Amino acid sequence: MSLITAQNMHKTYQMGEVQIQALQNASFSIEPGKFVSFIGPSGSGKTTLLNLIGCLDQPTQGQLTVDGQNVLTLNTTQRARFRGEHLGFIFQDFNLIPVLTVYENAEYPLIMVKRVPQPQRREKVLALLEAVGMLDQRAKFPSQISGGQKQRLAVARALTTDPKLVLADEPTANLDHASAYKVIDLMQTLSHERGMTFVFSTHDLKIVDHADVIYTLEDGKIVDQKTP
Ligand SMILES: Nc1ncnc2c1ncn2[C@@H]1O[C@H](COP(=O)(O)OP(=O)(O)OP(=O)(O)O)[C@@H](O)[C@H]1O
Repeated sequence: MSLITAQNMHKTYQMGEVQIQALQNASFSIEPGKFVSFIGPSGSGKTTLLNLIGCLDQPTQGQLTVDGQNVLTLNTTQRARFRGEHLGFIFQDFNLIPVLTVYENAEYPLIMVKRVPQPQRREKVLALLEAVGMLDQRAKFPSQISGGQKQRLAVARALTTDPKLVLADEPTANLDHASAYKVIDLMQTLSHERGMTFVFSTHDLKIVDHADVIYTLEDGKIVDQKTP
């Protein structure tokens, strides 16, 4: 069964008198365990689409099922719970909490969302920090680590709750080449080892090279689908 199924999704933003058709008639399905990339020029609708899949926003029209759940029937509280239990997010500006250490940032979703007891939390967080090569940085604060390290921490944090689906909006946008490659490699390895599905928006051809499926967006429409 597909992990994500979207049918004829539209998203219109109302800006005063003006309507912006950010997404038009988007239909696609994404299989579990895949590394999927949405590419397209600035303003083509990539972030809009990721926000819909991530249940951060709702389409104006259409159908969307994520992990067997018709997410459009959920209210705001149910959507928040669904996100916490099923989804992981990696953003281009990392969204780390500056007053928490590396360890505490990675631990945070386990306290807030899953209420996992302390000994299990510790075991899980240490294993993930090790997997992303950040164990020796665990006592530092975000301001004391590099961009690539912040993004690796963001990857670890997104995975602590064992999400089936990880959504990443331009995850390498703020990274130099070497760090971007490391982060992509890491995400791909984790995806293959853990059977997680990764869905990206990106301009970055380095990520696109690694994708199992590539969708191209133009002016809010999916104009191409490739499986390299
Ligand atoms: N909250 C909003 N209110 C009004 N218009 C919006 C809003 N968010 C996005 N848009 C518009 O919707 C269209 C699609 O934007 P979106 O951010 O999804 O594109 P994108 O492909 O992610 O672009 P980029 O690569 O620059 O991040 C654009 O015309 C944008 O200006």
